[in-house]
Formats: sequence, structure tokens, C-alpha cells
Amino acid sequence: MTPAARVQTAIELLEPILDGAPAERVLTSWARRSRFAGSKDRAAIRDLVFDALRLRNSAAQAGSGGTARAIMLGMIRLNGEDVQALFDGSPYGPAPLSDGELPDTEVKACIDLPDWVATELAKDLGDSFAEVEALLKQRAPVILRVNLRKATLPQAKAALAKEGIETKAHPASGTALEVTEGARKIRNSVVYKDGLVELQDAASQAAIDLLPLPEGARVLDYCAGGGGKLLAMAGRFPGTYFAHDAIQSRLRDLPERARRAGVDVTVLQSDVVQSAGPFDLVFCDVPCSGSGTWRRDPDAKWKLTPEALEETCALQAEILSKATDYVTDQGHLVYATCSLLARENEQQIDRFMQDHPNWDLCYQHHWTPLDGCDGFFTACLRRSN
Ligand SMILES: C[S@@+](CC[C@H](N)C(=O)[O-])C[C@H]1O[C@@H](n2cnc3c(N)ncnc32)[C@H](O)[C@@H]1O
Repeated sequence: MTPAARVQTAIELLEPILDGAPAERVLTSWARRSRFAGSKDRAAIRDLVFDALRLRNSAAQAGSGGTARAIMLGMIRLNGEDVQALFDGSPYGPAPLSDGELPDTEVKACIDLPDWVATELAKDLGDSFAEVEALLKQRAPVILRVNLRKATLPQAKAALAKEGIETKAHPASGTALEVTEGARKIRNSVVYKDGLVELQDAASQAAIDLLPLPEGARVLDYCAGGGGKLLAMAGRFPGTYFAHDAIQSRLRDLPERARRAGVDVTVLQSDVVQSAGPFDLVFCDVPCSGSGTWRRDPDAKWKLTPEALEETCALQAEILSKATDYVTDQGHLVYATCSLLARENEQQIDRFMQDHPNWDLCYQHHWTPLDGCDGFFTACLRRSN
């Protein structure tokens, strides 16, 4: 596909996304029915759509309108590319610019968040809001977690380099490698297929590093989903691992990922969690707004509603309270979100402490993109003596 044809396709895909369709679904379904598009075309179109979503308000300002075409035009203008060369009327490309479509207004940065989220985040992040918001406009780094069961960090780094994947150590965690070159080769690399590395943000890894996990502990990942945190725990601390999720289908990929990582996991249905317990550590990586990962999933920031956030917060409190039933007397309950919002983080823990006076807070910590990571929060709780 020509660069112009990629831009026109991105505009056509952005239209339904702006109308409410999930970006991932729109892109996947287009890729399935567009066999003519090669992997480079698909990657380029995905980047155009996601870049436009990351910068949606700024791009709309630069393109003088909120339509998919205006946003794409504005985004290309913001990137300093030659808009006229891409909107040139060539076959499959966007129609040429009409009078007034390329405004002579100055391009100015806008806040690329829904207003209500910006207000709340500004309050929560205080002085660092502007810098964090600016980072949310950018693509996230690609980070790998080295599976210490299979390799040390230098061994994994060297093996990756042999396959054309260059990395550097990430300061947030001793298991994290930031990919500096060859990110698109990861999923097909032998190093990845053999389970030496997994894709995982550095903040998640740093949160796992903090866990009080004595050797041989019985650990329940109560909201295990695809098992990312469970595999990180198991890679770091030998123990007996159990996985649970309210939606069993979310655990679908876990057995294969665990096999690749060389980890044994017992999957528990909801009705047997109590009888399989108690556990020395119960990890609750609860459903959340995902605001800490909006660089990776910028569609989500425009689709979050105050009502949905309210419901999510109620569910988080319910899960945390329920999980207390499964912890041994001396054990730990760990709460985690990939959110930047205090309402889902510190405030959630404050409320838990008020409602559960027999629990103490051992530590809490949050990361933001200023740490070179996704936004992430974790708190560790223990029954009072
Ligand atoms: C943030 S995701 C977990 C991601 C996973 N820990 C990982 O690292 O890949 C949250 C998970 O919580 C699950 N969940 C939702 N409600 C739940 C509940 N009441 N009890 C347990 N799990 C729940 C969701 O199905 C979802 O898979």
C-alpha cells in the first residue's frame, strides 16, 4: 500500500471507532478481510489510528474538526509531515485538501483526555499532571520481563541480541529489559517462544519485586486473567501457585503461557477457592480504568464514563473485601491496579482500612510514566496482631 492509501484506510477505520466501536475489534476485523495488506501495512495503519487516538484533541485542533479525516490530517500535521503530499488524490489515498481544510491557525497542544478525567487526574497528580499528560500522548516503551527460572538478565539480553532484538536494563526492576530495537521480532523469537522472556511493563515487575513472598509460600492470584502477574511472581519466587478469575474464559491462555515459562499452576473454580485455601498471599490485580496503560490503549481513555468508573470502584472494593476470607492469619493481601486515579488506588485502600480495622497497611506504592513505566499502584495489607 502507498503511504497515502494507508492514511485513507486509517481514516476509514477511525470513523467507527469515533462512533463507539472498540479500536482493537475494528482493526482486527479489517486485517482479516484485507488479505492484500502486508504485515508492514497493518502495523503502519495501526500506528496511525493509535497515534491519532493518543492525540485526539490536539489533532482535532490542528485539523480544524472532529471528523476522522480532520483528526488524521491534524495528527499528520502535528508530526511535521507534508500533509499535501499525503492528501494528494492519488488512487486509494485521501481526497485532495479542499479550501480551508489546511487552516493557517497555529498548532497548539491540547489536553488529550476527556475533561472530567483531566480534572480528576490534575487533582490526583498535582504538580506532575502536566508532565504525565504529555507522556500519555506518546507511544509506550516495549518492556520485557526476564523469566529468572530460565535465564539471568545478561543471558536473556545476549540471546535476544542474537535474534536482532536490542535491549537495555530498565531501572524500575531487576527483571526488566526495555527494547530499543527489533520490537516487532519478539513474538516470533526463540527466546520468547522458549519462555525466557515475557512482554510485561516494568511497573508490574517492580510491584512483584516488593512482595513479601517466603520460599514455598502458597499463593492465590485471585484475578489472574491471562496470568501475567502470576507468572511474574512464579518466575521470581518458588512457591505453590493457584489461579482464579470470576470469568473462567479469561484464564484460557494461562496453561500454555505457564508451560512455556516452566511454571506449575492449579486453576481454581470460584466454588473451590475457599476449600483450597487459606493462602499465604492473595494477589488481587483488580479490574480498573486502565488509565495507567492509556499509552498502549488510547481508545480506552475516550470510552471511559464516570458511571463505568463508579461501578468499577465498587467492584474493586467488593473483591478486596471478599479476598480477606482466603488469607492465612499471618498472610498478606495485595491489591493492584494499572490506574493513575487515586479513587481506584490510595482512596480505595483508605476505605478498606476504615471498613476493616483489623487490617494494617504494610506498604503502598504507585508508578507513573515519569518512572518510564505504565501507571500502576499496589498496596500490601496484613491482619493486625
Ligand atoms: C486487570 S485484569 C487481571 C490481569 C491479570 N492479573 C494479568 O496480569 O494478566 C482483572 C481480572 O479480574 C477479573 N475479575 C472481575 N471481577 C472479578 C471478581 N469478582 N473476582 C475475581 N476476578 C474478577 C476479570 O475477569 C479480569 O480478568
